Amino acid sequence: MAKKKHKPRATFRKNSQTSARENDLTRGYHGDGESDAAAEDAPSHERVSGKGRFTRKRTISGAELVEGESGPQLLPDFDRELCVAGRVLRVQGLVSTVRGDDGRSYACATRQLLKQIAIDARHAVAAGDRVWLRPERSSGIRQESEWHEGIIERVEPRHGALSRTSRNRRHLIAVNLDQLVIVTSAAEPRLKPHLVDRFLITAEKTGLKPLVVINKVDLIDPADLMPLVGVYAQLGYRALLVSAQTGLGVDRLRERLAGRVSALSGQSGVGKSSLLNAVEPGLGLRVGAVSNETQKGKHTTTTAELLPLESDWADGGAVIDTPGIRQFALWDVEPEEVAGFFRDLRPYVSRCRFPDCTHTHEDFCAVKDAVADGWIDSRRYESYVQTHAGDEA
Ligand SMILES: Nc1nc2c(ncn2[C@@H]2O[C@H](COP(=O)(O)OP(=O)(O)OP(=O)(O)O)[C@@H](O)[C@H]2O)c(=O)[nH]1
Ligand SMILES: [Zn+2]
Repeated sequence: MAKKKHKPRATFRKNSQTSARENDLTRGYHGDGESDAAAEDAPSHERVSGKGRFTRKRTISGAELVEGESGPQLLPDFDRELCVAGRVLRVQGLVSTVRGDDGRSYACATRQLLKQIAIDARHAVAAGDRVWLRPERSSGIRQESEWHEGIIERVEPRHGALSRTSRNRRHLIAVNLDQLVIVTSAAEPRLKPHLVDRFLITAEKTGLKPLVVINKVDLIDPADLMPLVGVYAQLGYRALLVSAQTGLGVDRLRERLAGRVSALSGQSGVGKSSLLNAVEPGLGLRVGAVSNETQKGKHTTTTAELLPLESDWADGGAVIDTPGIRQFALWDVEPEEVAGFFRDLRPYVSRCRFPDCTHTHEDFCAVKDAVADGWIDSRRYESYVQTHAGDEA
């Protein structure tokens, strides 16, 4: 992660024959190298190579520069009158499924310009995107069905992206997420706090607000969980004890899902589908299909799918429940980064004698002292040591 990022810049010129307005638009790419490839997609007559490896000038007509959460973003002009706003539920190949704010479902292609100006053309559109689409006249059989067709004309600035690295490439799973729901079970399968800690690191790293949900509390005495829940509460992490079976805590879970887009993570069999069915019976997700095969490989091909929660209580909330996120773990966290993602260790790391202290075997380690003095929970510290060593939870 300490990899040095290039900050290539590209200059875009807004060019409209009907308007005298001419804006020079400058954008800083995130510079993951792929941006360069995206820039190559621009028509060559519009591209002027500047000095330096990453400096490029090109002209794109019909785009405006908008200040997004992740810096300035170039958004194409579009005719709002002709378009419908909507939310992308999933992307499969070149087709995005969009739920329009008009209540219709659209199968959409993506306007070429959007791919040209995307930092990474493969991810010009992702599950969770807020888009504007231009409905097309439906053809043939589809005319009779609920399905409509359209072209995505514009993608609004994003926040809360969840991505995964595989073979050194970043795969965007979903965007505009507000919350990472970490589901675990009190028993069957047994509670694995280290796994929860690992998902908490993911939340810290991605900036998604975590919610720890401990399901199947009908199988144990909830009082047994209080010490664990207390440690999380002290760290500012909200934890809910629930049972999909008895309905305990389901109302409180609804409250946390309302008005938010939540990604669900957690190992197989903890009851994610059961919980979603309990909060929203209409979803009708398959339950109990715990696979006996190894989970490996199962999550390599995932199409993230956003499931809108349609009930009144949900207030526009949605959940995303895919194997890719369920198993989502620390694939791209370096050992030296780990301590910074443990809220309880973070205040001590700068006080260690050695600046490169790993807080495992060194003397004069402020983290180990804090554990010995009871300021840091020893179970959390064990989690740190395991994660730092790269062990599976
Ligand atoms: N006792 C008890 N059993 C539960 C509860 N919630 C779910 N289960 C059972 O746990 C098993 C797994 O439930 P699922 O909802 O399929 O679990 P999942 O997390 O979606 O599993 P995957 O789809 O494999 O990731 C099923 O047999 C459920 O009936 C609960 O609150 N209490
Ligand atoms: Zn240390």
